[in-house]
Amino acid sequence: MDAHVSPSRVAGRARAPPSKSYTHRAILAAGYGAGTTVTDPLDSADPRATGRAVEAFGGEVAWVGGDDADGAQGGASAVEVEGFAGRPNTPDDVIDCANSGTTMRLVTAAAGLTDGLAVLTGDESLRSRPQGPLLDAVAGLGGRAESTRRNGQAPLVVGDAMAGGTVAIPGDVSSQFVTALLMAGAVTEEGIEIDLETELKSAPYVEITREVLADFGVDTERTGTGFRVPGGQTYEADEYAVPGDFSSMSYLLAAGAVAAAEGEAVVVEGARPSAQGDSAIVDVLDRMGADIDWNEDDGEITVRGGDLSGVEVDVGDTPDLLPTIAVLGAVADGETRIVNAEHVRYKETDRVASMAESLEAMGAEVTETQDSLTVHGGDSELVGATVHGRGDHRLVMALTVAGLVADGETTVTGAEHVDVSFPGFFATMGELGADVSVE
Ligand SMILES: O=C(O)C1=C[C@@H](OP(=O)(O)O)[C@@H](O)[C@H](O)C1
Ligand SMILES: C=C(OP(=O)(O)O)C(=O)O
Repeated sequence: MDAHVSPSRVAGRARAPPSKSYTHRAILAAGYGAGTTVTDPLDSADPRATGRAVEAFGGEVAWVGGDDADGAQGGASAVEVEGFAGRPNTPDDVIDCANSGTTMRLVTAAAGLTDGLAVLTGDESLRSRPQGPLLDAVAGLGGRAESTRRNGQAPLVVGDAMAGGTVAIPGDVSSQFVTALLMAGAVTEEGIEIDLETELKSAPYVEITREVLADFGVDTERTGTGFRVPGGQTYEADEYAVPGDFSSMSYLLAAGAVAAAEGEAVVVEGARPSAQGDSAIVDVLDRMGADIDWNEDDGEITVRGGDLSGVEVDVGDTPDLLPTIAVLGAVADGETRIVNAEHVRYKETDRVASMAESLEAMGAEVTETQDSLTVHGGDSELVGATVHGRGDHRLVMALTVAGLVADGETTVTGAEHVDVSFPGFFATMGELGADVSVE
């Protein structure tokens, strides 16, 4: 499916979808527990994959309410989870994590608790992402964890009831390894202590985990060298409400900053403060010179256009913002340097290289190093082109925003992949006035 975007102006109110990160954690935490209703979940492909994994471990997961009362994907207003109460069963079948790195990492550690063995796989993108340090950790904690191809990538075979203990892992590949071990560690006998061998990237995501676990009554601690979770704990919450997703909001806010109609604004609702590092998009836009205001009490962010100028942004904590910031940099005057970005290469695609290639195709000048992307904005207008979404939801959404201000039509391929994190993205953009059609 392609998205065709023509130059257009946007204005009006929009609500960002619920947080993908919180939804994954809430569904799995509910699975580790006995029973929880997760309200206002993100009903999209990735959290659905986590829900299927909870079922594979013996839980029951029902997506209810919303437009599809029959439970089909899209628009559920709650997920009712009956958990496996701290003891995941050995699955009857392979667990397909689809395109979701969060699912694969969090489920790998859960699978490490089963008495038998679980087999985890995913789509081609997911089967190319790094899992090695987490496999080593599960094995070091007394479980069995192997890559079938012995290349540190899925398919994975994991199980043999890990007992817990102390483990050292690198922090600069994926914070999801830490999240996975904290969530599983709470129900091990011994608990798990994680010593980070290298600096932790994407650190706010571990704080999201700790916040969700605390809401389920599970204690975690920071230590001098990492994190610790005591064993023998019980997950418990009757109800859990998911907040709005700041990574998804970033596209709506960027659209407002580059293409708000004269004298009008884009107002994004559902923006209550939480542990999400990606709320840094508000500060980035402010530093670039956008007219932006966040009313934290009302959970509303208002953005009007402005003359944007290039800034330096460290995405060590906020990898998912890179595509959005790269597009903003292509529109801004001067240089936008996105630094500390090596881990952004380990996502659904190598997003540093993919964004460099796509923005170049649209006429921008970019310079790439292993851990940075510099966009030399301003000198030339963006021009419409056919750019490839590469099966990556964030590329599709960021490039659609670029298309709003490019000269001529922009075609973004693979538009259907927005279903991973923001199924209503194109409808929302259309409601804001974007001239975009999907076919
Ligand atoms: O734990 C999470 O919910 C996530 C952590 C981040 O990944 P890494 O920790 O692999 O950087 C982020 O990029 C991903 O979209 C979601
Ligand atoms: C990288 C992402 O997610 P995951 O790691 O869960 O695939 C993302 O949503 O940008």
